[in-house]
Amino acid sequence: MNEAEHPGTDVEMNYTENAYLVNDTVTSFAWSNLEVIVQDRNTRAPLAILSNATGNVCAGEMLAILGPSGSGKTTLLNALAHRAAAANATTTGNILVNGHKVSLQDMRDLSTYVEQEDALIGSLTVRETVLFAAQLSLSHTVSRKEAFRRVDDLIAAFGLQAQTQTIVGTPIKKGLSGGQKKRLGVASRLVTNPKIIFLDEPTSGLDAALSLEVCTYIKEITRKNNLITIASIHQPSSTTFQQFDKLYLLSGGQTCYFGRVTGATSYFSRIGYTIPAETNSADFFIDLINTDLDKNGDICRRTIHICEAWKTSLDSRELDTALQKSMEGTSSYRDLKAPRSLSWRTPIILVRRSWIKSHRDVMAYGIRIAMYLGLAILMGTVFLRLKTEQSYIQPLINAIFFGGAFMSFMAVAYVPAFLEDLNTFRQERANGLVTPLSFMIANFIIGLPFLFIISLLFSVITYWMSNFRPSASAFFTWVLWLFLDLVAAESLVVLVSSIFNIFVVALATTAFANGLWMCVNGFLVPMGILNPFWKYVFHYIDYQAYVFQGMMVNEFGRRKYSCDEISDGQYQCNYPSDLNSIGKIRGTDVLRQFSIKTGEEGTWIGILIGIVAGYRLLAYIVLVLRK
Ligand SMILES: Nc1ncnc2c1ncn2[C@@H]1O[C@H](COP(=O)(O)OP(=O)(O)OP(=O)(O)O)[C@@H](O)[C@H]1O
Repeated sequence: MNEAEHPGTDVEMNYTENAYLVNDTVTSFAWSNLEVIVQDRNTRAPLAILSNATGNVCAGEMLAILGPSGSGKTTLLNALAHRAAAANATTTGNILVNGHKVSLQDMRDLSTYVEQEDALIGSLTVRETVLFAAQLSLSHTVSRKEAFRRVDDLIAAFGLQAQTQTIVGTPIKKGLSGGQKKRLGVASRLVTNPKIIFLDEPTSGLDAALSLEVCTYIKEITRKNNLITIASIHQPSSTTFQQFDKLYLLSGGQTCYFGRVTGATSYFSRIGYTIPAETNSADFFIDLINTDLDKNGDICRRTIHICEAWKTSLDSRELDTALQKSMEGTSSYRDLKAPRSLSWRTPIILVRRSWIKSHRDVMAYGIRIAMYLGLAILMGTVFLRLKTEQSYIQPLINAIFFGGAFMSFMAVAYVPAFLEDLNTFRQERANGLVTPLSFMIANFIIGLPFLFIISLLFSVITYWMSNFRPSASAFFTWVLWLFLDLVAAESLVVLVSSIFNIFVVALATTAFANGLWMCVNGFLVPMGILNPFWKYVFHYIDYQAYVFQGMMVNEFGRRKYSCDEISDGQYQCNYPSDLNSIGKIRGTDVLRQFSIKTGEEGTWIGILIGIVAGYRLLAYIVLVLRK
């Protein structure tokens, strides 16, 4: 058995090395009269989903927020962490650290929040995960040596030494177990040495043994480092429940009990609900107040009684007194503010992290490269060895359209990878580690080499197989257009997915937008006859239009094509040209049919760069507005 299977011993073993984690300044965290009001989904009237919540946790203690599904556990946890408690919610009440009211920024500096669905990156190893968390969060004043020491200490403290070089796990390659992932999620958040840890259902998806293992680690770290841990928890086993010091029992947003876990059984006995022998106390409390199971109104009446009993109880009054005492506290928490990482370094760190992800995660990039290579072979073999004869002019134009428009259409394959990155960003942003600007810069930079490689690979295969204008400069000009095309298409994905975070919606919207750009890019209906609405509203902002025009000029700007010879010296030419009499068609005469001018490539490149910048800027604004 490895150390991961001996939670207690492992934490014991490493405790002395975790001195930086020790909290010696935040002595208490308290809240009083917290209320969260939302607009009712059905009636639109104000609805309190959390009422009069009051409680306190001292350094070294671990609090469990327990209640049936929908009782308000996440709402309370979010409100305590100074996060949006629910959609469009108004939160009122006091949140105090050492008796002082705290602001959002102070809470960010003092605490960390581990979400239920942790945003671990599957292709990173355990050590890389904690290391990147350290780099993103630690100030440059923390030396590299110290940062590495913290990383290794945390990995050891959470019993993950044996897995240091193991990847978290991707759909293709298995990595850590569920319990190890949860421990890693918490460990990577502790690198900033927070004083208060919020955990949203840390045991969700784990069986009883793994839940106990995770809670044991967290408990030990909380106790030995004098931290404050607050976790919402769902159906804990008896042993897991006993890891907690305090219990906040909720039903319908109302407090049913707050106090020591060890005192809960006797409290409920006193108000008339004695726990039967050999019953899991957590299950017993939840069953008492779970109105979902109510058939005849008994549980509802009982819950009302329990909530009322709490309001008038001695324990509740004692809590108020304790809270008053805590508000008289004099020690300040302000001097704790940990300096954070410099923002200009953040994009570089994110790029490095994405780089590891991109070359390790087959799902993120490998599959897309394979798809583009498949498309290249498809196109190269369908449009095989086209000739400079007039009957090949239309297939050449079709190949140009396919090369540009269809390639950008396939950028929809980037939607899942971007949404995954967006989820990681959302959580890291909420913990104050990453800003929209650094995320956007890093996302743009990391995409460029990848898109260039795709453009090059695709072109190497198709350009020569299809026999486009054979010159090195024409080849690289084609690569440039394809590259700009893909950068614009990926920027569109970034914008649409930032607006619509739901996979199917983002996918459908991007596909629709690209379908629209295909229709108005000047190939299906030449610009000269495209109806004014589509032309003036959409054509000029269509990135595919400039790519199509650029590729057309690249092929037809300097090439001549032969007409069909019907008899000796007599030619039949499909495109009017001053060279028809000698059986030739100038490429520029083909361009004229599509109302495409030559010599404007520089302007088109400028417009394309402008469109890319526009998409990225809009995506950035969306992220800034979406707090
Ligand atoms: N706009 C709204 N209108 C009506 N009810 C709402 C609204 N917003 C939130 N709620 C309700 O508030 C309650 C609290 O939700 P919350 O997510 O905090 O519960 P929970 O105890 O964490 O649930 P779970 O264990 O299922 O995650 C839920 O019953 C939810 O339906």
